[in-house]
Amino acid sequence: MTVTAPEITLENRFASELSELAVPWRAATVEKPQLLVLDEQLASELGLDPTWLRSPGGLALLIGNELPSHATSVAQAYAGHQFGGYNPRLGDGRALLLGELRDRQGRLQDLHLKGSGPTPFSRGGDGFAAVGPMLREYVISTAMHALGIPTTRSLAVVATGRGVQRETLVPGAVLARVASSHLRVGSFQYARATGDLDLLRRLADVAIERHHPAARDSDHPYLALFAGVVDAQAALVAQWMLVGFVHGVMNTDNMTISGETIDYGPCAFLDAFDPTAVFSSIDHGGRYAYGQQPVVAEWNLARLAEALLPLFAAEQSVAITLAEEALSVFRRRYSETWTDGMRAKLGLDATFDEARVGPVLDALVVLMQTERVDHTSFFRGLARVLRGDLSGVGGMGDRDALDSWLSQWRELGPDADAMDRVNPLYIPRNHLVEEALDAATFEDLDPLTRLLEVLRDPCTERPGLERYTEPAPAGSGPYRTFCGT
Ligand SMILES: Nc1ncnc2c1ncn2[C@@H]1O[C@H](COP(=O)(O)OP(=O)(O)OP(=O)(O)O)[C@@H](O)[C@H]1O
Ligand SMILES: [Mg+2]
Repeated sequence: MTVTAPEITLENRFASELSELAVPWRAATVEKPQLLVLDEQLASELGLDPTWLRSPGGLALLIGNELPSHATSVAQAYAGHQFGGYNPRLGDGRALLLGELRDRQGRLQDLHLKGSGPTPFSRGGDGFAAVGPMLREYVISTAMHALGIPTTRSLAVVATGRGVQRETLVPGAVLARVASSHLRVGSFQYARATGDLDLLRRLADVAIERHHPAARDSDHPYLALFAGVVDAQAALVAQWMLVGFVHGVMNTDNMTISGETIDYGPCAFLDAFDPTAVFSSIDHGGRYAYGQQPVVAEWNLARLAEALLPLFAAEQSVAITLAEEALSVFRRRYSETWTDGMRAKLGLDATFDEARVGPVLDALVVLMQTERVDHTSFFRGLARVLRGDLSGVGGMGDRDALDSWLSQWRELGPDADAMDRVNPLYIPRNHLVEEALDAATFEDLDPLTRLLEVLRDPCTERPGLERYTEPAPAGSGPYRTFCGT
């Protein structure tokens, strides 16, 4: 394919500043790339011309085949605890960082590919990705962004025309991903394990500069960096909980330093409220179940603290004490974000103190769990109850428990319109996502396009979209997503 060099400026900061963590590598050649989806809004935010991105030159960039002359694509090294077991060398086994670009607001953003072919980190994997899972990441990250939850973004998915062997032969694709960086807890674990303290410090300096710049002016910049990550992750996981998002594979290599959600593998949104809900086909022990997520995040952050210890203080016992103090903020921050979020979901005034609202929230969680309410439609239903439509919580078994809770809540003076502004009506329900991906696999992109349109505005009720609000049809069985994609 003849292409012109892309008209885009990519910096190679990671490749040059942290060369020990960057293996220069090129994407596998794709002869006939076919664009499946492009987020034009995101392209504009990045200062990229959507028309150019759709051209052969743009596509060649989106699959990593043509880079600006000064760019260096690299596979990033990282380690990680996977389901609790440490793997010292993971890294981008099917991904590449193309470089960094400045968005319209002057912020540095990584442009990264997933599914771009084998690298020195492939460990027996083929280095590729299938159309279905890459579109899934595109759909769910788009929905998360629209819900206002920090996330890596999906710029485009390009079909490669190449078959990828999974359980069957499936069409291959490359996802172009944008993130405020791809620094992971696992990046720090890898740097620490090299024993090279200078590298660890440089990595921490880059993280401070890109994500937690206020830490630079602290008396203990590296401790302040750690505190910044604790804060960002506590807030992030609380936001997942508030929308019923189950990440599914919260390994330390899938936790960012920025506080953005990353790696939409076996993730899903809850239908019925259930703290033990697991959607991943390989999570047999329920380690990453919905209700486990805050605990797991805290555990992951303890692994980050271990990696950073030598930067906290020369004396190990002092460093550990400092780390423990910083980590102890996680629970407070998590519960503040969750409580504030629940208050908003219930239309309650932000000035109510915890002592008044706390018992109402606790009772609500018990009710939601016993009744296995649909996590999303339940809150919209409560707003309908306030407007006099009791069918909003129809079908609940224990009317007494419900009525007693409703009266407690109503005494606090909830505002139905405020509820509808924050409680989503449209989320990427599993059966809708599957339906859209199945059609896309057979080259029918219409269901996907419609679903994306719906998800881009999650709270505004529009006529004709009723089917997007309904839970999975009865009898469709427990939903599972598969890893190794
Ligand atoms: N098909 C594959 N070929 C080679 N390596 C793979 C493949 N699939 C996953 N890996 C590697 O296995 C590890 C864990 O995979 P995981 O699913 O968490 O990440 P990922 O989905 O590939 O990427 P990311 O975390 O960047 O979203 C990573 O090192 C990843 O590169
Ligand atoms: Mg991953």
